[in-house]
Amino acid sequence: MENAQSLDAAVTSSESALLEATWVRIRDRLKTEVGEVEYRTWLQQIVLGPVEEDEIVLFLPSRFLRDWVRSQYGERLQTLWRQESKVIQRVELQVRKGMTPPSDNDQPSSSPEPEVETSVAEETSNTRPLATEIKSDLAVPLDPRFTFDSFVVGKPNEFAYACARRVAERPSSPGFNPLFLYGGVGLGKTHLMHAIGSELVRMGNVSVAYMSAEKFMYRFIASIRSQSTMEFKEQLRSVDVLMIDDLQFLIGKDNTQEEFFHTFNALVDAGRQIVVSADKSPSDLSGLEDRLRTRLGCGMVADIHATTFELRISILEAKAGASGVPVPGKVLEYLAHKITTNVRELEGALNRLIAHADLVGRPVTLESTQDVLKDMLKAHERRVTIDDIQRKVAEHWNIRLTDMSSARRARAVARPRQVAMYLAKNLTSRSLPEIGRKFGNRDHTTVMHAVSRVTELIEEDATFAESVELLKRMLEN
Ligand SMILES: Nc1ncnc2c1ncn2[C@@H]1O[C@H](COP(=O)(O)OP(=O)(O)OP(=O)(O)O)[C@@H](O)[C@H]1O
Repeated sequence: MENAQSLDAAVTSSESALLEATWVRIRDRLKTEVGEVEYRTWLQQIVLGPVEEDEIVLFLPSRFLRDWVRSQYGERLQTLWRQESKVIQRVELQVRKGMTPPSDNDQPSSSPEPEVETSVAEETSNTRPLATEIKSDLAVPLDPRFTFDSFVVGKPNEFAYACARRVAERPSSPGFNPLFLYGGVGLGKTHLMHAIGSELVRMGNVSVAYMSAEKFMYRFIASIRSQSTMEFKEQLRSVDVLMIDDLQFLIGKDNTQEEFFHTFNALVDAGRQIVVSADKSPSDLSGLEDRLRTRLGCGMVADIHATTFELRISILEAKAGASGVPVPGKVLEYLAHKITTNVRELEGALNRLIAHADLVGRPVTLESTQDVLKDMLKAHERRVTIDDIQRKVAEHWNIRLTDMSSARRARAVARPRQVAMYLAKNLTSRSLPEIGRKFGNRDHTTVMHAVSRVTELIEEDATFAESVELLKRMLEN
């Protein structure tokens, strides 16, 4: 029995040595691929975790880092593991609090270090430095890349940007406390919050704590478990600026909401600044307690709208410029047209192109873009319907929607109808007879005629061509 156990132990330790050796190779490859600085910022913190069947767990110290590594390097990590190991097929990234990342000499480690916590109370003592970003388990480190300088401003985000700047310059000014930033996924809320924090830290004199609402909840629960809620409250209430990201997470978590409400009141009453972000405005966050919603809406509420084509182009230009890899304008335009969901995805696509060009040593072209981003672009292909087309075209030429299928032949009605048929042929995968049926049961030859007539007119008449192009863009976006 003892022999069997020691044999098991020997097998396990040789397996783990093998794993660690594989991990060293993978990390070396990653370091070469992404460069020393990028590696140190994002990847050095990864710690090897357990293997379950064909899956390896990798730990990161925060949700923020985990999400970033997952979105930027997740696929690459998986590919490298598959290449370097016979067993591992999948990589799971998990957060493990309180771990110490491998040191500079890069010895991989899978053993957790005890949680070391610097309390805010300590930091607020006489020896507190002027500028303080709260570096304890209470808050998440600010991302040095998310600054005001690296935030590209355009119509959809200019108001939110101006408010954020204002709070960074003069925290706790009347009318700006709390600052409530809201908008869809990946549009720059977190970026602006980090920018506020970094700016305040740079200017000095204030202590700043940034964390997600999820982290707030887990810290609160942990404090209840360890009977240290008073300490938790004190820590939170001693900061000058508290920033809570993704507040919608608190919906349905009544006790945490209650705790947040009290913290919120204590801080605002003491003249401290609160910055909150969420995916909806306070009034639309149904599921949050009314009194909390009311207080959240009391300061400045600023939304970040969906990006426009122009903003997407500016962001891409800025990010491509910063990368140092030349990316042709045509490629940027193509990306800005195709990836309209959010900036995170846009950035991900551009990073992928740049990394690919760097690896294979060939310049970025439109062809390489289509090839490298094949899967991503496919997922973004908008399914335009014939109904969408008819509606947009009717609106554009100010005719009735019913005229798309009516028998009226007056040019003012017939021409837009032909354009709609042309767009239906070009933007959908519908057959000619199917299109004909959607336009008042017309024959497929009528659709064919419409397509060739519109094609001719595009050649002959620049103004007409512009209208059709505009409609096409609007429908594709
Ligand atoms: N205007 C902008 N200029 C430069 N980068 C931007 C801009 N908007 C967003 N980004 C970048 O897009 C990525 C996603 O932004 P961010 O994480 O701030 O979005 P979010 O609104 O907080 O999303 P979520 O709702 O998922 O939390 C980040 O890398 C950020 O730097």
